[in-house]
Amino acid sequence: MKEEMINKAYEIAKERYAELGVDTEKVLNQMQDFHLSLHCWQTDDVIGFENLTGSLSGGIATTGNYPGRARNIDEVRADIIKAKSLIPGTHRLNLHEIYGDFKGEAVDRDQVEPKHFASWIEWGKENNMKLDFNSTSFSHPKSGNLSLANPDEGIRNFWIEHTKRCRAIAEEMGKAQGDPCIMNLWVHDGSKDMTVNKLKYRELLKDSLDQIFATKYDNMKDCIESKVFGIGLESYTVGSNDFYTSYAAQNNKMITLDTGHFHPTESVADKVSAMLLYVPELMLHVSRPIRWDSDHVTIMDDPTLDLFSEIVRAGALDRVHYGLDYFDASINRIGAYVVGSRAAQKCMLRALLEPLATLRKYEDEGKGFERLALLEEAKALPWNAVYDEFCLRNNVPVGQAFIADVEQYEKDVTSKRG
Ligand SMILES: C[C@H](O)[C@H](O)[C@@H](O)C(=O)CO
Ligand SMILES: [Mn+2]
Repeated sequence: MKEEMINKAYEIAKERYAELGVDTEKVLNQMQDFHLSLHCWQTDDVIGFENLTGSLSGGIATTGNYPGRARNIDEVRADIIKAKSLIPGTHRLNLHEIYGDFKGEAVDRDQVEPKHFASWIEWGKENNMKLDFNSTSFSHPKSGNLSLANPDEGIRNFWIEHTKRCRAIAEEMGKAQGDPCIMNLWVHDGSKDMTVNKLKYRELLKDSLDQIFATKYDNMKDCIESKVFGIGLESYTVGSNDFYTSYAAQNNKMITLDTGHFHPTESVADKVSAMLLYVPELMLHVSRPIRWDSDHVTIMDDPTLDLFSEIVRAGALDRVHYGLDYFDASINRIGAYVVGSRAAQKCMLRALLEPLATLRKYEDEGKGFERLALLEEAKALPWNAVYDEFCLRNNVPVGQAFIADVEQYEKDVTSKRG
């Protein structure tokens, strides 16, 4: 697309929005401040660099066998740099513990140290990507069905030690980057069949969390992530939504809302204004569940649009962090990053462009028809011209032009991987 055309379309869009009291220049500035935390695990199908069990466990699964997955730390880094070059704005990188720079050494999870992430911290600085972090309870000989809620003290202590060490690593990352590193805690603990000991496991998880969070840090923030169920753990999840919401409210912790972790008819968007009254901040794991937590690539769908609109309507832009969490092994993986990230940005852009003042005025005046009509009209306003302008100003391909870039990288790089 010619630059001139993009500018012309933007100028028209700017006027259309101005008529409704929306300042597109202000929105473009806000978009510049909207940072996604790119999940490193889309590069390699959640395998990491440990290779202790050889397979992904913990109730999650990747499906597909598209060629070219990243096989080592250099390939993961190269793929992330490529993906980020096609996404406007500046973004963060979300690392799982299994992606440490172990240099071929077998480092068990209760032995991991900040030094295993020193090269990531350097890399983050060099590439202008701040880091977020996750402890990893899955894909390990001690993962089983229960980690932090395991009645076996030896296993539970192993995972407590792991998670404590991860917090110390997150603290180092936060300190080095001058900005808090957000550390997510998700454990798969649950049961395939019914259990008559629900309370016991939840008491154990609560006690583990209390031990883990006993150390206070200044440069990292903790968030806790619930899930409705995992594969093979269908009957019971120790860390349910009620469990973690209550824990977070009582202990002033952030909640992670993974859009794939709820019942299919449940609205994640509706949770934003409710939870933010009780917890300090939210972390999102934006995904696209198809029937279950299938971790399909994020698209600009109604649930994601609703979610971002609720954040803007709640005036909570500075209290929400935006991670992506999907892993599709059936398509080009770099393409998956770009499509998902751009879709999330479009959802945020549309939320920011909403003529909220007018809509609220209608609502206050009891003008239900007018509110409904404007909400409908807003869907078709020229938001995409604003997104194109955003891409142009950030020197990244506009519109579908990134497809050719991804194809070229596949030809030159990923297709050559064995
Ligand atoms: C890799 C995992 O999917 C991720 O850490 C966790 O956030 C999750 O969503 C598990 O379903
Ligand atoms: Mn998640």
